Amino acid sequence: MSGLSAEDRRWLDAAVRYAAPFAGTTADNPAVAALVVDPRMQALVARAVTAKGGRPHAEAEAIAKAGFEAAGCTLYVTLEPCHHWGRTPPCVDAIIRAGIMRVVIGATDPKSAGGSMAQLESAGIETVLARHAPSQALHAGHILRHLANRPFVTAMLAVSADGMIGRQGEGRAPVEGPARTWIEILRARSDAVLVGAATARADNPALTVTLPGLPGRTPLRVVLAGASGVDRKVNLIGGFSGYRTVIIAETSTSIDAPVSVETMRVTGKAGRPDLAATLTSLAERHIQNLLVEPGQRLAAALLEADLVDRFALITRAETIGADGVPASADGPIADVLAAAGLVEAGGQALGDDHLTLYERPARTD
Ligand SMILES: NC(=O)C1=CN([C@@H]2O[C@H](COP(=O)(O)OP(=O)(O)OC[C@H]3O[C@@H](n4cnc5c(N)ncnc54)[C@H](OP(=O)(O)O)[C@@H]3O)[C@@H](O)[C@H]2O)C=CC1
Ligand SMILES: Nc1c(N[C@@H]2O[C@H](COP(=O)(O)O)[C@@H](O)[C@H]2O)[nH]c(=O)[nH]c1=O
Ligand SMILES: [Zn+2]
Repeated sequence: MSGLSAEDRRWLDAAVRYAAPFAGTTADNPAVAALVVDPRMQALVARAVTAKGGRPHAEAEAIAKAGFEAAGCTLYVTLEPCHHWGRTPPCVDAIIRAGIMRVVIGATDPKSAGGSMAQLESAGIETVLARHAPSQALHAGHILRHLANRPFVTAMLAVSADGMIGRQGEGRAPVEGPARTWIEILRARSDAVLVGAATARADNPALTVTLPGLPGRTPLRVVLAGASGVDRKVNLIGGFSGYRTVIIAETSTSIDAPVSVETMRVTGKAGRPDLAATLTSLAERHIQNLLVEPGQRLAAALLEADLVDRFALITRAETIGADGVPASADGPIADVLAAAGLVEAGGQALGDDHLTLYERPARTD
């Protein structure tokens, strides 16, 4: 292994930017990007992302596109290449055969655990492990799924300027404009989106992605049932949208739903699924990135169980006032997030609204 140059860092940054929009399309595999670069010209020869559904892998595809031009090139790849025979041949073999001279890796893959780097080096290929934070963030879901048997969890909540998630008895106040677009992009890049049964009942959401250019990007929709089960009449359960819904219910809860809706059973207490067991069951279903759109109670329960990796708080310009439902029963939401160990990690204006991202200080890799 040797050092990382400024050019290396730029190529890895570019690889992450290229892969990011494909998140949500590659399960059960991570969305890896591979760039074949001519090091003398600093020119891109070929690039690829893991294909829809997870195969072919990015490296094999980029090398195939580069053809004979791959010889002597540097391969930038966001995740350590595989060296196992899975449902595709090992990418390490393709890299060695193509005559790649140098491989720069953004993040280690817990499934390979450095084994691929050793193989590349023993074939005489200079191999650099960058520990590149954007690559690690891109693959956090894949990494957590293999290290902790759960997906990366993003919780998203929209609050009014006075910290309310909606009006008593009226459900959530609608989010429109650029904030709505941002939420739909986040949904499209997730493998599943989850709401509590109470939210499914109160808001009757469809949880679809309606943005032009992103047809078919609605993720698996998940309803977390409580002791009173689910309401068959709501869009997510009884509506016909062509998109799939899964209900997660505690082992003994009675669920009344059409056969087109699958019910997954997990252990729990008092008719409520245990949240850690819920996440494990989703990881086993190949969910790497889970978006939760919680109400007050589910947000509190997830934070209490230490199961939120990233919290997206959209603060809207309007105020709701005295008949509002606060985001948290335990005081200002920013204080609750800080108490849960999440720190502010960035933000941006979304039209008249504002997005603040809170993250758990890095715990992967
Ligand atoms: N502004 C925003 O961004 C959003 C606002 N909302 C608003 O929030 C309100 C609903 O919030 P709230 O009533 O707090 O319900 P939530 O939807 O936050 O979550 C609670 C639901 O999940 C079920 N559940 C199952 N297992 C668990 C568990 N282990 N821990 C916690 N809950 C579990 C509960 O069942 P049980 O009933 O048995 O407890 C209940 O149905 C709605 O009015 C909606 O408009 C909702 C989403 C986003
Ligand atoms: N998507 C991706 C990789 N994903 C790795 O390969 C594993 C799946 O292998 P398989 O079942 O054969 O598809 C997956 O769990 C992850 O470790 N590897 C790569 O070299 N490049 C890729 O683009
Ligand atoms: Zn591979």
